[in-house]
Amino acid sequence: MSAEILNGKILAQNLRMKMKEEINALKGEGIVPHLTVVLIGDDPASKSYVNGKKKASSEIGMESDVILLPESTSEKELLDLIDKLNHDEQVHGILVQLPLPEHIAEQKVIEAISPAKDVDGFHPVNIGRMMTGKNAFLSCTPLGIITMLKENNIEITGKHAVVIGRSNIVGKPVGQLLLNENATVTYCHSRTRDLKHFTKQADILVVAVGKPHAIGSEFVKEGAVVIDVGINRTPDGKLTGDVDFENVKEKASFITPVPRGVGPMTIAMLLKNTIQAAKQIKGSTWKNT
Ligand SMILES: NC(=O)C1=CN([C@@H]2O[C@H](COP(=O)(O)OP(=O)(O)OC[C@H]3O[C@@H](n4cnc5c(N)ncnc54)[C@H](OP(=O)(O)O)[C@@H]3O)[C@@H](O)[C@H]2O)C=CC1
Ligand SMILES: Nc1nc(=O)c2c([nH]1)NC[C@@H]1CN(c3ccc(C(=O)N[C@@H](CCC(=O)O)C(=O)O)cc3)C=[N+]21
Repeated sequence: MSAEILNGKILAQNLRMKMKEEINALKGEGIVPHLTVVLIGDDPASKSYVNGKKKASSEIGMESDVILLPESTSEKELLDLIDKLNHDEQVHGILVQLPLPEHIAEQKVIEAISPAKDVDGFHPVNIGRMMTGKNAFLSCTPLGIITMLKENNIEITGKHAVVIGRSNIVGKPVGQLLLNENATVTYCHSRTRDLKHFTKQADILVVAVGKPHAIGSEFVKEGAVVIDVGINRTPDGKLTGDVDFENVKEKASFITPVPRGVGPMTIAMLLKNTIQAAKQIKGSTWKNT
């Protein structure tokens, strides 16, 4: 039996329609959610993601701007810009596109962004709040994955979720959100011995490795839900995931494609977080609930 394909592009589109209405209501109160994206250097892939973010925000009536800076920008210049954006009342959400050039310390930059404007959910304050189950900006890719599971009525409670990858951006927070949803979570990574032993037990398998077609059907249990986070560009310029989609779809119960899977959900969650930031700024507090 072939798996049901979880189309993130269509779901993201539906969610954006709802957000558009929410933004209209906020406009009635004189608030226009505003996202500022900072992009350093001219990596074509980063440029394409940033354009996607800009297009999606303008479609729903959100203000967005992209600040493009040259590769030679110093760490101090970037930190000064973030300080300015932190104090700019018109700006509700700040996203600094990663990766950054090597001469800039990524963690320092992440920690410079006000937690109240950190719509990526990368600031340690938001990560700590996520871990303790409090109100926080949740990182967009993990939140997009949970939203996809819930919207498709896929049960998480009590399921064994196996996450391959432990990056701060994807692997770790996705495992934490699955745990918050009452899954039993196992993390695997490049030092895991006998990867297959773990992945074969997964009811929900999240793959965030960054290697094209690393996970074939021999890693997957019959009937598993397979979420492919990987975005890899093939030599002919196409996008492909970390999962061998054609073979795995014959074994899984649900599977996300690449493209049109997790990627568009990431952007939808960024918009959602920016609307949340705009609403919270209305009360002008970082809510401690
Ligand atoms: N769809 C979306 O919206 C997004 C997609 N991505 C994509 O997701 C993928 C992962 O991104 P990211 O987490 O940032 O990548 P990283 O390179 O930071 O992390 C990769 C992880 O995979 C582990 N790993 C690497 N090789 C193996 C292996 N052979 N077996 C088991 N584990 C392995 C690494 O282990 P170790 O820690 O031991 O090195 C590491 O934890 C990329 O393709 C990226 O482009 C990223 C962000 C958003
Ligand atoms: N500060 C920061 N925050 C991020 O969230 C962030 C980042 N830096 N750096 C890079 C990664 C990657 N990422 C993607 C988002 C959307 C798609 C996406 O929409 N993909 C489409 C295809 C887009 C295309 O065709 O190029 C899809 O999968 O269908 C992909 C990748 C966010 N990231």
